[in-house]
Order: sequence, then structure tokens, then C-alpha cells
Amino acid sequence: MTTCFKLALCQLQVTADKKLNLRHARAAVQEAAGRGCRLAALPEMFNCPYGNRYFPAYAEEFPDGETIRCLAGLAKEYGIYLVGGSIPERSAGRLYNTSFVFGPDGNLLARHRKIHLFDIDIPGGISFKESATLAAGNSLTLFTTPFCRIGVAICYDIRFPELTRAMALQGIHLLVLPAAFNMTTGPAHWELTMRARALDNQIFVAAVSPARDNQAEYVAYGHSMVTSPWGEVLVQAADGPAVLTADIDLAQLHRIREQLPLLKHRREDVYFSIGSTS
Ligand SMILES: O=C(O)CCC(=O)C(=O)O
Repeated sequence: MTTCFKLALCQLQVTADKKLNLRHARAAVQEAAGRGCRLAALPEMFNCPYGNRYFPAYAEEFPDGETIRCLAGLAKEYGIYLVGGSIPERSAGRLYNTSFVFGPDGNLLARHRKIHLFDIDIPGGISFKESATLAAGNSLTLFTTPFCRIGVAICYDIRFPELTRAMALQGIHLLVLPAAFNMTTGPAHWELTMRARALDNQIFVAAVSPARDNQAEYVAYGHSMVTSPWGEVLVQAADGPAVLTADIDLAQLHRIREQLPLLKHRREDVYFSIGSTS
């Protein structure tokens, strides 16, 4: 495996115009490839405004949906691994919040359906109920590239440490997270959560948000960022549209895991035993 590669997080401006959203995605992927990136990632729900009243109208079926075909075409045209953010996916009468991942040949490599639906109510802050329109996925999503093994999760999925740990135990080196934290939870938890998952599992975490639009019904936090297995922030965007790049150095990951072997020091014999409380 190559030990170092460059990735891009495309912090896109998301509008109510699907075709314009796809043009934004195209321009960002083109820029990422031009800057030597081997992998590009787009944000959560990048083809439609984030809101239950939009999801059914913008939903697409694999493989013929407009966004899905566009993503496959972009991956192939630019010879890049493309984690296609997420879009509302329609399948067998249900809707999912789904990330489609394409390889440089334009073929589908993986599909992640968001596992943890964002049903929350913070008075004076934010309320959202994804389960009003969306169904939950039920499986882990991992794929292998010549550079490293990669896991995909979507936004609220990152708040469940068990999920990232399960993927780490299945060998991921990098977690790509299309996400859209908001102006309540973003400032409070975005950076802390990404760094915690990276540090605990000694993996890179690449989280990609839409750009902030203060006129939108749901205001995304922005601040796309890449965190190292040491828990440091390697790069972080501000809130406007951006193509953020980072060098992912697998040698650093292996060095850290050798020097501080957290994953090897786990004591599952203790955690899952029914012990006494004394
Ligand atoms: O966990 C959060 O604070 C935000 C989650 C979210 O916006 C989502 O899952 O879409």
C-alpha cells in the first residue's frame, strides 16, 4: 500500500436547485483532482436542502438517478475515489440518507445508509426528526483502496463510539463522514467529537459539511476538518465554500499504533463479563 495520499473535502454551497448543486460538486471534484487528490468527499444531503419536506422530492433510485449518475461520471472522468456525500435514496418504497461511493473506474464501491437517525429536540436550539421521512440503515460500510481501508458513516452516526470502534476493529485507517452539524451542536461538539473518535481509534477522521447559509431553514456549521490518529486537527475550513485538502500519512498512523498500542490493550474479557460490583 502507498503510505501517503492527498484527499479533498468539498465544503459545497447547497441550494434548492439540484442542477446547481451538481455543478458545485463538479467544480469542486475537478479542483480536487487538479490539486492531486486521490479521494474527494462531498457533504451530507448535498443535492437538496436539509429538511424533511425536501427529502421525498429530491430522492433518487440507484443506479439511474441524476445525482447518482453524475457522481459515477465524475469519479470516472477525474479518476478519483469519490465519497458522494449523501442524498435521499428511494428504495423499495422507503427513503434513506445514503452515501454512494464510486471508484476511479466509475463503478459503485460501497453504499452507506445512515444508521442513526437524527431525532433530537433541544429547546431554544434545534429540533429535527429524520425518522419522520427516513428509514435507518443496518450495516457497517467499509471499502479498500490502494492507500488504506476506509469506513463511511453519516453525521449523527459519529456520536455513537461503538460504530467507529467496530469499523476500527475491522481495520479502517480513515473514516469519511459526510455531515451537517448545525449552529447549536456544531460549536459545542463538532471538533471535540471528531477528535475523540480519531484519538480513541487511532484513525484519521475526515468530516465534510455543507458551507454555511444563514438564510437556509437548517443552517450548517461548516468547519469541514481532518483529524489525525494523534487527535490533532490537520486542517479545518471556515464556514464558506471551500475545497480543503490534507495529506494522509499512513506511516504516522502505524507509528502511533506501535508506540501507544491502544487497540491491542483492550480488555474485552472484562468489559463484557458479568462482574461483581465490589
Ligand atoms: O449530531 C449532531 O449534532 C448533528 C447531526 C445531524 O445534523 C445529522 O445527523 O444530520
